[in-house]
Amino acid sequence: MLFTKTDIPGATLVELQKFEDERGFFARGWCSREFAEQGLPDHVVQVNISYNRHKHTLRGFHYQLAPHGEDKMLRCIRGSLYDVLIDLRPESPTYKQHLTVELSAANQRMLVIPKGCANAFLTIEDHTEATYLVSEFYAPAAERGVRWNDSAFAVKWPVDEPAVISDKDRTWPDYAE
Ligand SMILES: Cc1cn([C@H]2C[C@H](O)[C@@H](COP(=O)(O)OP(=O)(O)O[C@H]3O[C@@H](C)C(=O)[C@@H](O)[C@H]3O)O2)c(=O)[nH]c1=O
Repeated sequence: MLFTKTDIPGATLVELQKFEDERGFFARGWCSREFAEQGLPDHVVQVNISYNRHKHTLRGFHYQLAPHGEDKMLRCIRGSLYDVLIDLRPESPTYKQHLTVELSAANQRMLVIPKGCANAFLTIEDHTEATYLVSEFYAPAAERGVRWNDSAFAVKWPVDEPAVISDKDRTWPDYAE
């Protein structure tokens, strides 16, 4: 795997290292040993699948409070999506900053989303599917969200309005520090 750090501590792009031959290729999608060597999450308890019927479906922003904070390792396996990660760790030098990355079945990239960061994505094709590894179990009582268009973060999305969004995600309150 090929690791590229971003400006947000711990947020990392992971690309496949392909062993190609006439059959196609082989690549590791995730490896606890390689991740540990990079100081990245090496523990997974859940693998989630997110299928999105329509282009411009928006999910998020979501995160879980400590001690249920989740490291997530997200990959798009069908179609494409525009992912946004917000750093919500007050002790981080990039607190309240965000990064955007396009993940697609074509580019096969994985984004590592460290615990304490909120994540959201907008699909940019119909029938987009993502899969992500998670380091902690789902804990609905610890789940929090940030509204996709909260002015505290000034995220520039590729569309003015999502085509599909849950009521939960449409109505998260303004972010309070
Ligand atoms: C996330 C999750 C949801 N659920 C259930 C709760 C609910 O009934 C149904 C749908 O949940 P949601 O609407 O919260 O699903 P969704 O909006 O897809 O939530 C996801 O959004 C992206 C952006 C993330 O970063 C993920 O960590 C996760 O929070 O699935 C689980 O059982 N386990 C889980 O781990």
